Amino acid sequence: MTAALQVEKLNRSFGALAVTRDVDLTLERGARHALIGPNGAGKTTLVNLITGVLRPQSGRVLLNGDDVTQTSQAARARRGLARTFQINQLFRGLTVLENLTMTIGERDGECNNLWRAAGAKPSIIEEALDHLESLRLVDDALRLVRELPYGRQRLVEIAIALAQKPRVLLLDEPAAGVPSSESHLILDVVAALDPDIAVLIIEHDMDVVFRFAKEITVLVQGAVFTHGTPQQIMADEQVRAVYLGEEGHKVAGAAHG
Ligand SMILES: Nc1ncnc2c1ncn2[C@@H]1O[C@H](COP(=O)(O)OP(=O)(O)OP(=O)(O)O)[C@@H](O)[C@H]1O
Repeated sequence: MTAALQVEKLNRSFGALAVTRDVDLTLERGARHALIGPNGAGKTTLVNLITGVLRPQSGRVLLNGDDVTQTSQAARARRGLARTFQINQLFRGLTVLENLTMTIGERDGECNNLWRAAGAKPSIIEEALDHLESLRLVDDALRLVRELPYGRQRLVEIAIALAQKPRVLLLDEPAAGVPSSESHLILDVVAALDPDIAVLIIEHDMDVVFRFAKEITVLVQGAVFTHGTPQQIMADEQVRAVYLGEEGHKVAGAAHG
């Protein structure tokens, strides 16, 4: 089976600092994969390399078997790659519905007059409402994004990513900054994502990771430290050491596996 996303021997440095080192990562269709690692391990850089924000010095990124390493972010989005960001990127002065109709219009190459929901085609508004309904956001459709509680803003972001009809979805700390009273909303949505979509989640909260992921890749100092099932990762003394900070510096420098 062709992988939904394949990362092969990816390398990226900033000056003398090697931030991504020979990283391999494969997401099959429907994968539930978590990327974890200490602060500064290179998780966001890896996501930026996958989405095309950054170019690697060497290595390849393949979407559904096609090499997209040299293509733009937009081209990768058209091939089914969507992401959410650590800090939300919504149009806060527009309504939730307008944010969605703009995304769908852009996806379908119908940007004219879709700036406001009022100018959107009925079919686009209908689809936008369907997405909002599936995330239980319909009641907020006509509210300005900036008026929503932060947790619901993060949900709108996920709705926008899903409106792109992705095959591969990258979730960069979807619950970061969300008060615990609201975080269950996000976790429920993440747990209920379409089983055909391959999902890579970057998350610091280990409860979320162990609840969601079927596979975990641990990144340390830019390199894959280990990879395995949640049970394997949980039982791995060296991973525990990295997280508990016990001799983490030694472990981080050691070759593993
Ligand atoms: N544009 C850049 N120029 C120089 N150094 C950078 C750049 N982007 C990231 N770095 C460095 O690369 C390393 C990895 O950063 P990155 O943000 O990818 O880590 P991370 O694992 O996502 O961290 P966190 O969990 O704190 O978000 C850090 O040392 C960071 O300072």
